[in-house]
Amino acid sequence: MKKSGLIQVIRNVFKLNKLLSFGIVMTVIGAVISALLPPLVLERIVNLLISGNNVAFPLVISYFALLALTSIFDSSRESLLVVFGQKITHGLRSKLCEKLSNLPADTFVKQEPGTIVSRFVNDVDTVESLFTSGIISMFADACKVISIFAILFVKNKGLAFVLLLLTPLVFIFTRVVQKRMLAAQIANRIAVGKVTNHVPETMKCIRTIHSLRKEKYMREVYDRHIQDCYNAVEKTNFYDAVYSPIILIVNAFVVAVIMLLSASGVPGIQTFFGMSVGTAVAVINYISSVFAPLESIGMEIQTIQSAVAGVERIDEFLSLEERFETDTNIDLNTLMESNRACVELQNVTFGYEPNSTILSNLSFAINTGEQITLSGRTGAGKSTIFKLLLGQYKVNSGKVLLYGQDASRLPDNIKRKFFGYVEQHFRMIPGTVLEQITLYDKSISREMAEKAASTVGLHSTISKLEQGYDTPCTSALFSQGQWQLLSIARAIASEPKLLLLDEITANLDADTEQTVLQALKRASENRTVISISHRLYQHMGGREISLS
Ligand SMILES: Nc1ncnc2c1ncn2[C@@H]1O[C@H](COP(=O)(O)OP(=O)(O)OP(=O)(O)O)[C@@H](O)[C@H]1O
Repeated sequence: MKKSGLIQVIRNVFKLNKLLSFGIVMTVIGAVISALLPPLVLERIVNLLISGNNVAFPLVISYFALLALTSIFDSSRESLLVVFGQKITHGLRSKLCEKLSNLPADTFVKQEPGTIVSRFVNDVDTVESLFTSGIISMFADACKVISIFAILFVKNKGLAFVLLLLTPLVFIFTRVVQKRMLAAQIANRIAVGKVTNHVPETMKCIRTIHSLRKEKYMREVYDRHIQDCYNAVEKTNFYDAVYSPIILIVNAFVVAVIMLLSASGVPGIQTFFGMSVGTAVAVINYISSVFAPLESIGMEIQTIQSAVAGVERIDEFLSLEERFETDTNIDLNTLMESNRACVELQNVTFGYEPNSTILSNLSFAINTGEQITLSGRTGAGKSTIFKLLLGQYKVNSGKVLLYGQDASRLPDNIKRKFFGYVEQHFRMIPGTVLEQITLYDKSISREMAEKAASTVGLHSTISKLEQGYDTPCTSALFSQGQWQLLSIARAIASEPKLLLLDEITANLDADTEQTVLQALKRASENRTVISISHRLYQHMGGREISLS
């Protein structure tokens, strides 16, 4: 059976942080033991006082020292768990990132971006909480409850039985309140999401809102979302306010009943409930401290339940099928020295889905230096051919070859030197103008980027910007045509052998189109070019390959 990626990450974190893991185990044990001792010391002190003896100073000090020790163990455990949780988060996010870069392009078409983002953010957070406030804390709390019961059995059997009967009822009550609180919190989160989305949505559509006079409608929608938030928060506050007083009343009630029974003087009852004053003080302490871990266990169950769903979703993501293996032995020089055609499709049949065929038995060859235009009706599969050349998909049958090598085997490190790909729309990345061209590729120097910008006629425009090539990029920096020129500069900056142009002049006006076509003509010199653009064909000529 294949090992779960998540378990591998957790195991690695344990292995790499042995001291931290040991520290957590020790603080859990320490916190459980030290929490049990103070009431026992208190019992001894009170019994000594009642019997008229002096209480030794070290005994009093040890009572306070034990209380302090319990807090130290508890807070150390919490801190170590937070550090451990952070390490799990770091390990998981690195693993998810590695996975993301190994996924085929198709995965991103089939999954909503938001779904993938929530794997990285929400699901990783819930897995972190599994460790910081889930299983380990639940184990510690369960140990605390069990040990308190064990001590109570020794100290006062009657009380232990009463508590044993009461504990399931308190626990059920706690769970009911927690579940309702969670439902209210989820409702609040949804409402908050709607409130926060409403503002950017309004800003995005502000012109339409003003022109259709929809301001009142938008205000009403906003009010509704705010009201939903308010109602949900009210509910949470109600449960919060009601829970603690009820638990305190139960606590006081149990103590009162036990004390009454203990002082009743009836011999049968005394056998079960009789105790010294010191024991009574200790027992009252224990009763109070049995309810707190019960409440925590309820919350921890909740955390574990939601974390399990997160664990499943992360595991599902980690087991997605990865990109096919490339051949790292292929290098650019050997590829270029080959006598084979630059591009060759041999009887290619391809469909994105098992039952659909986009390309059927297609064959053609393109020699180095040729200028080719792919033509055909819309949906014939022209862009699909680009995706096959870029190695994003494997064909159903036939071969897609680049200088005789299978296109899907071309390793990533030579792809940018081999292909220059210009899409219909420029895709901006965070960074400066220079980084738009280099795409953070260290093998592309500033000079190479400037040369590419000069070739497309954009150098003087960029140089006139306040910070030149180092100007941070925003969508308002260039016009649509200039973005297309930048797109061409990005494609040719690495001086690629093959230029793929996907209808890049489709959305341009006549003047801008002329500028882009001129730039393309310059960029295409001494290169093999495959384009999907009739305008380019008319402008530059070359050979046409028609897809029927
Ligand atoms: N990732 C995908 N998953 C499934 N089907 C797809 C995918 N990409 C494209 N298609 C389908 O493949 C067919 C061919 O698309 P393609 O974009 O290659 O056509 P095209 O010839 O470039 O069309 P156009 O001239 O309109 O741009 C279309 O029916 C399209 O819906």
